[in-house]
Amino acid sequence: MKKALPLKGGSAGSRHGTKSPKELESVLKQYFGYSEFRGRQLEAIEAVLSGRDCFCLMPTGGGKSMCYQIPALVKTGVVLVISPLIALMENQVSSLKSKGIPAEFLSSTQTTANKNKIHEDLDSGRPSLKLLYVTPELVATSGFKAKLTKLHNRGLLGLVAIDEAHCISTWGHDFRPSYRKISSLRKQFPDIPILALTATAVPKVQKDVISSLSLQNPVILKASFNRPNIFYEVRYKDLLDDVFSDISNLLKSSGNVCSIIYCLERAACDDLTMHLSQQGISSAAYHAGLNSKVRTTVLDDWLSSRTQVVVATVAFGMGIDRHDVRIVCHFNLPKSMESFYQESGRAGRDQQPSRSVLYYGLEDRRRMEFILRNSSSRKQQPPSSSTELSEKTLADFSQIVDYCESSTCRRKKIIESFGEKVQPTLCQRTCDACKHPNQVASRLEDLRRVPNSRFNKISPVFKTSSVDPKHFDTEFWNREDDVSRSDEDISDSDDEEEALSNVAISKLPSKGGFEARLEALERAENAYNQAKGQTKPQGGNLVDKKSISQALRDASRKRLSGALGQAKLRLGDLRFAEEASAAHLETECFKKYQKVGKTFYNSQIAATVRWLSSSSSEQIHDRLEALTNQSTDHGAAAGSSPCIIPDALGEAEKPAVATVSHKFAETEPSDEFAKTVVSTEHMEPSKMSPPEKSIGEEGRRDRTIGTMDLPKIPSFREFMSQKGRDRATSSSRAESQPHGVPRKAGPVISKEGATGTSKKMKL
Ligand SMILES: Nc1ncnc2c1ncn2[C@@H]1O[C@H](COP(=O)(O)OP(=O)(O)OP(=O)(O)O)[C@@H](O)[C@H]1O
Ligand SMILES: [Mg+2]
Repeated sequence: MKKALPLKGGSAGSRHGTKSPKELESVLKQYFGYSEFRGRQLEAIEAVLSGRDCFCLMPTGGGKSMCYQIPALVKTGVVLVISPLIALMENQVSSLKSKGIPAEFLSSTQTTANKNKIHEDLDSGRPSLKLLYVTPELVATSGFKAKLTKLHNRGLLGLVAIDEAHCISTWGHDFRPSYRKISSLRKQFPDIPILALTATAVPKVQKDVISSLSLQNPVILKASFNRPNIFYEVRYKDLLDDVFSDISNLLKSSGNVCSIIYCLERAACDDLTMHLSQQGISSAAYHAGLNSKVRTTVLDDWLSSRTQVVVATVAFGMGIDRHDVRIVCHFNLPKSMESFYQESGRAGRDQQPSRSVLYYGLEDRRRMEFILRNSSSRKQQPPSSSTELSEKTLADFSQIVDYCESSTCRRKKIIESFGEKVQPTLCQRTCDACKHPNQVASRLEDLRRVPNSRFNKISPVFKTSSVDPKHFDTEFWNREDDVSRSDEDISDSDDEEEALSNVAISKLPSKGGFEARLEALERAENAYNQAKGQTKPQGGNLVDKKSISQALRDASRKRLSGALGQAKLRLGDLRFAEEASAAHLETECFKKYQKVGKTFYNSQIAATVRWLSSSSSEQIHDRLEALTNQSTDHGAAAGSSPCIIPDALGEAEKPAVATVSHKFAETEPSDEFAKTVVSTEHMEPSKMSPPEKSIGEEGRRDRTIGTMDLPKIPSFREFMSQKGRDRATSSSRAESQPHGVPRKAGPVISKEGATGTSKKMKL
């Protein structure tokens, strides 16, 4: 761990941190490169440096983190930052470290070795750490409280900062019981200032946060909620011919800028990503149905501009600090103005002109209302009664509906919803309602005329999604399900798979060694698989709704084939049959996920496409070669043919015709698939026969699978063993082939903590 941070200009951190604004500004410049403080940053910093409690309300992207980061640099001791998400902590810590500021986080994803180092540093006479990020769950544990007391007794606890403080409130949408226990810190450390920070707190929540934390005569700082650089717009799905095309046109006409599209459901993320990719827009899906490795890759690619558009559920966003997001789209109606403000606020953190486009659909509205009613009555949220909660939830929802269905200034609607007064001249035509009032009014008229019958139909928007709100795959609710988790079982994702992993991990034998842990994880995986298999609706038809249609399979094969073609173009030195290989990759996904449904299937297809877009020719070649070998092992009787066209073979040995014979027992053959032949570009025309001759009409209907199965995706045990072997030998890529195989998106227990590696998000 690094030694204490030497402040340039010879000034060591002082006990009370008394610094003039100029001195504070020079620290800002020195470490962050900014020449002046923004908004109410300086006031917040001065308040806590003078020992006062402070409640700081600043807009999204307003620079709240600086309010505790600067004090950490000028005060003696450690600043404790309580933060709701591990992803958020990791993100900030790695960003601080890159600036040479000693910061760490403690969470279940940290390795034991790292945790020990941090504890050693805290126990030392002069900790080198300046900022320590923790979850509220950890703060609530007696062990950690004792650690803080020791630190405090030695005069080394400088400040307690509570980020996303609205989570403390019973009214906050991210309610977690441990958040409320943070209030004990005020009693425990009466002389240490507490700084509560949030971007979204209506007056009632503000009061609740201040009283829950027992802030003493706090300095209350409120900056305006206005985000002047964001242009707000609503588009009406029911008036559009094709929403997907509208989004792709919007993105194309904006010049393929960095964007986020929020969807309610995972399947919609996958479908929309597929559409955008087909339109040549660099995009990737991000949701909790993807394993954490895939998500990290998607995030890394997006943060480093390799991917421009992320199509995500709400699992994506909090704490992600990409400055130049130019467009945030909502493909579905958010559940409240608060959620909308947070999500749309991820645009334009660099203060440059940006856009928020919300796609409003009457079907979305009807469905969300239904979900909210259901959810409120299902939840058992202490201490409010469910009726109270339900009314609040529905009132919040009606605000966002009003935002969409009204022709008055959007900006005004947003700001007023947070209890802030708005000057009539504020907007200056920076929303569609102010810029094109007649157009908006006439669209709303048209919307009112949309025939009722259409409301009851499944809108085109949902054509590929499940329609039963009780079962659809969204991360919408699961944040609240965090309530049931214990201690540090907080992950950056909300998905049920990881929740299960977390449960599994929390119950792992702590001293049982690798094998015991592995067995426990395998048991959890099996239990998960069984549970998934039994997830039949009571009297419902979930299976139908989740089933994978032939059309979807055809589209997936096309998509894989396209990805293989792209890989060929990218790498240049690949020899394989796109169509045949695509068919096998698709079959593998189908076989694996047909029972659990199309969300997993879609995710796996998406994961495979991503794997193809990032793998080396060696990895792709190895995998396809294994496939070829397997088919050869099964013999020619099955009529299968290799997907790889081996370079090493002489011309005579190259297959003259690349036929593929499969049987999709459960499916009708598609026309596309009927044309499945090995890419002909490496063959002499004279040696080729038209596909009809080799496959024929009958042949097209009699394709057998099984003879050319892909190499098995490793089981969890195999995966872990391989990982262990890899670590031990640090050997070549060839040995680590199973890693090249995209991991399955569902049941694999992917919590990195179990393997001793921490998840990293790079900026
Ligand atoms: N004084 C400043 N001048 C210029 N940029 C700043 C300043 N202070 C902070 N920033 C930058 O603004 C961006 C947003 O900061 P930060 O993440 O702290 O915002 P936030 O208020 O916490 O937003 P959110 O509510 O989304 O978490 C960061 O990239 C940060 O480096
Ligand atoms: Mg923040």
